[in-house]
Amino acid sequence: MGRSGKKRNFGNKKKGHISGERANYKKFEELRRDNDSFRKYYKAQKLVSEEEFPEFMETMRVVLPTNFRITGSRQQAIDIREQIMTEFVPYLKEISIEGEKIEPPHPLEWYPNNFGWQFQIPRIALKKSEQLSKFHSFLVTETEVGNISRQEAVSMVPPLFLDVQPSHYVLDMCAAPGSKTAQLIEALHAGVEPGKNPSGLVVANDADYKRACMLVHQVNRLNSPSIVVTNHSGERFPNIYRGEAQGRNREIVQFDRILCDVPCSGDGTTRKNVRVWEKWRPDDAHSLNPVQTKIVQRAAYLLKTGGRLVYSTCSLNPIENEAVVAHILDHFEGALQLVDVSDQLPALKRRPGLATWKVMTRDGELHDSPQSAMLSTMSRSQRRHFDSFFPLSAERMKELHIERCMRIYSHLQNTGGFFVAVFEKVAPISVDEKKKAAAKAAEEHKRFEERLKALNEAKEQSGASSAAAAAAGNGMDEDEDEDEDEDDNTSKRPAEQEDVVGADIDAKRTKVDLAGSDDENDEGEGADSTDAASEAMAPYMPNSPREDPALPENPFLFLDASIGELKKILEFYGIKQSMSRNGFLSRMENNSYRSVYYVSDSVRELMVLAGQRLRVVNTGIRVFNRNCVKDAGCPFRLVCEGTPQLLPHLSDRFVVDVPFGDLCVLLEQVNPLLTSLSDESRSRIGDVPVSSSVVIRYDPAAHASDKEQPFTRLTATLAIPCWRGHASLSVHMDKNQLCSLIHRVLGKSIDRNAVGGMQLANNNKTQTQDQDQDHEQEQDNNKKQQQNAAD
Ligand SMILES: C[S@@+](CC[C@H](N)C(=O)[O-])C[C@H]1O[C@@H](n2cnc3c(N)ncnc32)[C@H](O)[C@@H]1O
Repeated sequence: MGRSGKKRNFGNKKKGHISGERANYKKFEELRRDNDSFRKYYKAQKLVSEEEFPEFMETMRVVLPTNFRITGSRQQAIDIREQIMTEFVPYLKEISIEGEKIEPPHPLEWYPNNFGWQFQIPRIALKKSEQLSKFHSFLVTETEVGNISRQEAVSMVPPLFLDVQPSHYVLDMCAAPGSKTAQLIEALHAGVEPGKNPSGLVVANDADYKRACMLVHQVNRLNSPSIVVTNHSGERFPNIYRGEAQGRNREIVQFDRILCDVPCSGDGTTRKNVRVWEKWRPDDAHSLNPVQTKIVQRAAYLLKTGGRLVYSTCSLNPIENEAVVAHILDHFEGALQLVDVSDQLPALKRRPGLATWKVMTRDGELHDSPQSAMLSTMSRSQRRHFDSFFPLSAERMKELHIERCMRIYSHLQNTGGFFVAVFEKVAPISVDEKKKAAAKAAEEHKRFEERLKALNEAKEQSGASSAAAAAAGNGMDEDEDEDEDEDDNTSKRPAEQEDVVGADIDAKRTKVDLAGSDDENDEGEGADSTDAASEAMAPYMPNSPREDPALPENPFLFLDASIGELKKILEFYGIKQSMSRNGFLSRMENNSYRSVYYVSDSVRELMVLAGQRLRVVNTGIRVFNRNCVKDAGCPFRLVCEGTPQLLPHLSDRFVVDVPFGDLCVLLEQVNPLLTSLSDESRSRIGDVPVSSSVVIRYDPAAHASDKEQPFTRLTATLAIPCWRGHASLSVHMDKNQLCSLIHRVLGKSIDRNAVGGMQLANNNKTQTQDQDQDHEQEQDNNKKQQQNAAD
């Protein structure tokens, strides 16, 4: 409250879209939002025309608007979008700050389905404004719950160009804190039927363990069983083998899509990170370029032929961008190509990649070529990579279509600065890949030769005019023969091409290929996974799971669903056979476990194949938690985040459909007595064993004519995990989830900080255990608190 008297600066609407920030402009100018070297360097690069340059620079000093993205399952996302449109936009339209009406949030015109949003009020102002506190609170709660991701607009771009499909194996090389990973997971699950999991997966990796843990928090909100969080240097991401790791038939697991959102100088983020101005040095990029290049090189080896790789940075520096892209393309000599994506996201304003640029040394000298910079002040190690800082020849840059890279500048659409390049791998590059492609080509060639020989023999026997008869002699009719030939040609052409390109690369490549070297990546990355690989889908318990002293948590172990506690849990909750038994796993502590997690079949297979090679930080979703209730029929209860995964497979006995009135009772009251529910619901819940979990489900479509339901915007089915006590029910959700639900169902905004009582009542273990004992008195107290909060 002490701060509320401070003057707010975001009401000035002097110039359209950046009105709020412009009012802050003076304040930030005082913080010296400028840097002479930066200005000199970027002016010399001719990123924009002379006339445009002042606007380019000025916008980079202005604080960013607030951006966010609606996430989660499709139907839920639609509900949230409608809530913003029908509730918050009209409400914010009426708000004036310092006598001026504010501009309400609007969808980003280039983001699909109106799921990306921009609000001109900067984030910090939004946080401090009392008038906007309702909307701020909504954003905070929904972000916690996972329905909204607060993400810079340009940061939403790279995953869109990856075009992830549910069957894809996706690798996010530098993933933390994970806003783009969240987009990749959403794309993986898009269109997948409820109760099914995508056949693909996402591996989210980061070299920094602490940041990888931030990633866990981010991805956990999305409740996906198809995610593995790992902790490796991108340039040393380990090979995972199908088949014998050391044998001839081994095959490296490759990915259909790889995102390399690499560490960078971040000089496109000056609107968010003011410190970039004072810290920026011309040679920052010089030490980043080599590691950026190595990460993409490694990614290229891990990418399937035909797969797509997106390279991105939040830097404007061509040394971190076009230089990396051009030298990578040159290095792989045709095996990687830039994709022309000019027809995708047409409303996104962007500029083409640069074909020429200059390199600035620490002392501020600008150089056009390595020769002119030979005597510069660069360090020895930087000079080692010197050539790769400069553009290739003009002809080569043209051949490589460097203009297909995308540069996004702040002033184009009121965003931060960003760089994106989309690659496709059109030919194999590693020794293993080439061997495989060559073997395939040889086999097809052999088949072709045999067929040709048979055809010629037939021709010789029956004369030149009876090719049709020859075909018939081969047991095919004419049409079949044509089809077969066509198939042969189409399948052969790429294989031949692969072989030629592969051989070509082999002959021509002279550079040392560190990133793809099997030796380097095999070294120290764990033992063989031969046995594990051969029993990929069998119940599996590795004898010596990776115990990594650097990782504070115990390793994950797969659980055998046909024995022990897991068997009892599955029997108790009547988990149907439609749920694969292969995906249950846990982190053991003294031969016991507190939680059971679940992963998709594809994740299981990958983890089993990887054996000890992968440094797994986290994976899957928690589905069951041990409870300590003495008289419980099952020692484990359902967990909120795992409920959507379990729901389609749960015995009908544990799923109770309720009408809107009962849903309201559940949300309005704390631990409502069963007697306060309708007769039908009470009778259904009566069938559920006492002291166990039960899912209360409300399907708006089934109650469309229900007059009690006041909010038409609710369309997604709600499944609320509850605890069934002797005489009452209690919701098993955390505070934020409950607030979000109450807001959507009852239309009541709740101050998150005022629901302590509610949280205690609904999410406290001790209370769950003893909830029936002091039920009435407790209910009275908590009810008062909840009502106060809700009102
Ligand atoms: C630009 S950030 C990634 C942002 C992330 N993609 C997102 O959207 O939230 C770069 C990340 O790369 C990680 N990193 C740095 N060096 C790395 C390396 N050699 N391999 C993999 N990750 C690395 C950093 O820890 C950092 O989290």
